[in-house]
Amino acid sequence: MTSLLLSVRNAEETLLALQTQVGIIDFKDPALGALGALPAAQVQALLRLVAGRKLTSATIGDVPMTPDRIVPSALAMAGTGVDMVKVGIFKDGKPLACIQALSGLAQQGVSMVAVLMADQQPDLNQIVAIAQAGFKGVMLDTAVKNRSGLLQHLQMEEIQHFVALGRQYDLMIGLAGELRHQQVLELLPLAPDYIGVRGAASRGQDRISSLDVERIEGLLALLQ
Ligand SMILES: O=C[C@H](O)COP(=O)(O)O
Repeated sequence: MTSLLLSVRNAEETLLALQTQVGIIDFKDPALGALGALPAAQVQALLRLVAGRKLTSATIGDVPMTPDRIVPSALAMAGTGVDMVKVGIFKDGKPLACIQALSGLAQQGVSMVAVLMADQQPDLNQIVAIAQAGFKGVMLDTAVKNRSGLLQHLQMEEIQHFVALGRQYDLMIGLAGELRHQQVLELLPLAPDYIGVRGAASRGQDRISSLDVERIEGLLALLQ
């Protein structure tokens, strides 16, 4: 069954998420870009609130694609004890070298999710390297949040191919990128492990606004 990943940014939103059936609480600061990171100390404090009651993830931020920047950032976030560290794989820089460099963390037991950017013509061949490096999962999201979401950037066939490749390599699969109800309904037949949202769960569908419990419940109802 497909679950919901919900991006939260503070204690109030974490407590709200805990009262719902969301599958993954994702720590992120939506005001700081697509993968805006919360400080590790804040993630630690929020993890104490969750106390193991939900699966958690946290993004390392929009970090430049060089191993000397990416690896320490992922290590620092892993140190919070979060279940999964989300690493954005952006087009510029050395994405492949970063993926390969992160294999060392995977070997140390860090669970990582590689986030490919649908609006940066993602190279789906990177999924092989992501699997070989020992990542737990792979997801699609959008780097620029301007109300043109996943389905505006990739054809359904390409997303289907992404899901099939992820499955082939035994990766946990997530789909996100300014998804609204209609797009969630269109993507559900692909049976991703989770759908990730922030904007669709926020007041006025504005990802910078606070979360709206009715919108969250509405999204959860789609996944039943
Ligand atoms: O990880 C998922 C994202 O937070 C999705 O955000 P969005 O729905 O505003 O694109």
